[in-house]
Amino acid sequence: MKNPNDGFLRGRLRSLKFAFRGVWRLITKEDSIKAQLCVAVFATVLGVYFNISNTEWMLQFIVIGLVLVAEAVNTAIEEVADFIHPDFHVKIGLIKDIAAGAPTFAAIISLIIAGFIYIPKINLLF
Ligand SMILES: Nc1ncnc2c1ncn2[C@@H]1O[C@H](COP(=O)(O)OP(=O)(O)OP(=O)(O)O)[C@@H](O)[C@H]1O
Repeated sequence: MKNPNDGFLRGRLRSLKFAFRGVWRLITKEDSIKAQLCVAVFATVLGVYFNISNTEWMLQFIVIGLVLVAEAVNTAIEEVADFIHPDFHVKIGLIKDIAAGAPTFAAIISLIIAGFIYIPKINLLF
């Protein structure tokens, strides 16, 4: 919540503190984020192993970020949905299904990018 006594800089720093609290919460408590971070570490190891180019690194980090952002937004929507309506409701189910579509889109795009980067390199091994 905004403190009216905060100046611009103090307000921004406070917001940053809350944002990092959110990041810490996602990393330590959310299994979906933990799983995506494991995939990100695996992709980074693959990138080092195959010595991918700077452009490929950038694309890889963009899709890793895309997936993490989509997972974080999905988690926030799930939290809001559970807060406003903890019981079963068809509409809550629909909202959660749609929200889950965001990281799924991101994951499909990241698989396509991974295919473009790694399939030619893996083919060279055989
Ligand atoms: N309150 C509810 N009412 C109706 N359907 C629900 C409700 N809660 C969950 N669902 C259904 O169950 C699915 C999974 O919901 P849940 O909240 O467990 O998300 P999840 O994706 O399994 O969670 P996580 O991201 O933590 O793995 C939803 O997409 C929705 O179809």
